[in-house]
Amino acid sequence: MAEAAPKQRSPAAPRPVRCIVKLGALSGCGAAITNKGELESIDEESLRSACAQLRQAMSDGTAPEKVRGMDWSRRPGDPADPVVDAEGFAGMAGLGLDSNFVVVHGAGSFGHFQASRSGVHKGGLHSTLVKAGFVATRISVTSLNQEIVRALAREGIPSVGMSPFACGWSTQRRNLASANASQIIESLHAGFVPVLHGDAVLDESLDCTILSGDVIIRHLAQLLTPKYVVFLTDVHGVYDRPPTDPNAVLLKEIEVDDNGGWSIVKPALEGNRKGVEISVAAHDTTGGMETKILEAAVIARLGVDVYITKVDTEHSLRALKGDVNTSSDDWLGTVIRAAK
Ligand SMILES: Nc1ncnc2c1ncn2[C@@H]1O[C@H](COP(=O)(O)OP(=O)(O)OP(=O)(O)O)[C@@H](O)[C@H]1O
Ligand SMILES: C=C(C)CCOP(=O)(O)O
Repeated sequence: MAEAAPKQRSPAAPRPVRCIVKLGALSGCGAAITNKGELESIDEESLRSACAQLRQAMSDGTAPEKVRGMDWSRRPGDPADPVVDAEGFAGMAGLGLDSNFVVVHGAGSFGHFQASRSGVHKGGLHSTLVKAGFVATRISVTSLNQEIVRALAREGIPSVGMSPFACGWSTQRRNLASANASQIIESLHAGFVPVLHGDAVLDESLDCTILSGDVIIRHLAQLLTPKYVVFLTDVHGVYDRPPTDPNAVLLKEIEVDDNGGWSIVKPALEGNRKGVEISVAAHDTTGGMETKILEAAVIARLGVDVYITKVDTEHSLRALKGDVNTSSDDWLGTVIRAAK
């Protein structure tokens, strides 16, 4: 059945969004922003590096070298009040950042555990377990959202957290049914970087479900038509089979045709190796890499190039800058684009 178009009440975007980026949250090998297998554990170094790269990608060449942090709250255990560089900010003509980016993050070791243990993704709010799981999932993902907003703010990026559930987003049989983006667009217009996340939401048929960050990215791409979309994750891109297999081959370029069919352009694979085999972790409530590829294909059909690569590498910095050339071999990642 065709997906019903989400109801909109969205003003026109003021200027083109440069990039929508997904900060993949799950790390199997210490390279995404949360640690796999360790409940609610952030990989601080990867998160810091991802935020520093975002700042570099946004810099318009006039940004001061000294980063002026915007996280002025006190953390438990901090000995002193935070430093508020009020004079420094007052003396700046602007932030020196082309901050027309939207950041979306997944749940990683936050949220998926609570959702899968209680079955929030399958719906049924009459069950007290599902109701409790909905609450627990939202506590978990919104706390990760706050940590990511703070990490971006520490890099001087004017980030503001936005939760799909709190913005009234809902689904119909897991497809987006209502997704008003006016607050996101107005925030961009005001010079903020909206930071959204995969969330537990109400569903018109199932009562509730889990909305993946990958689906949010697709919806925002349809609405805002950014110059490019970047998915940062814990592997170098899409492989022809799960990357845990030592024979897995990185697919560097995938083309999507007008009917949504896709073909592997680079590398040229032999006869029976033309598909993609995907594994999804047992606790993953949103379909993992499979969902990412399906949503990326929809985005590519809009004429928007999609880059999937590993967080905290030289390749992620190039992707965030939109500086990817598939004809050179020194970029490691997958480009998904519309067939010419
Ligand atoms: N064929 C494949 N190619 C690439 N990755 C694959 C493949 N099959 C399975 N995977 C797994 O998919 C995972 C990445 O997808 P996933 O959706 O979990 O990432 P994420 O967006 O970083 O996480 P999250 O959605 O929690 O934020 C990798 O850890 C990888 O092992
Ligand atoms: C609340 C949850 C589990 C959000 C899931 O979002 P994703 O990790 O982007 O698929």
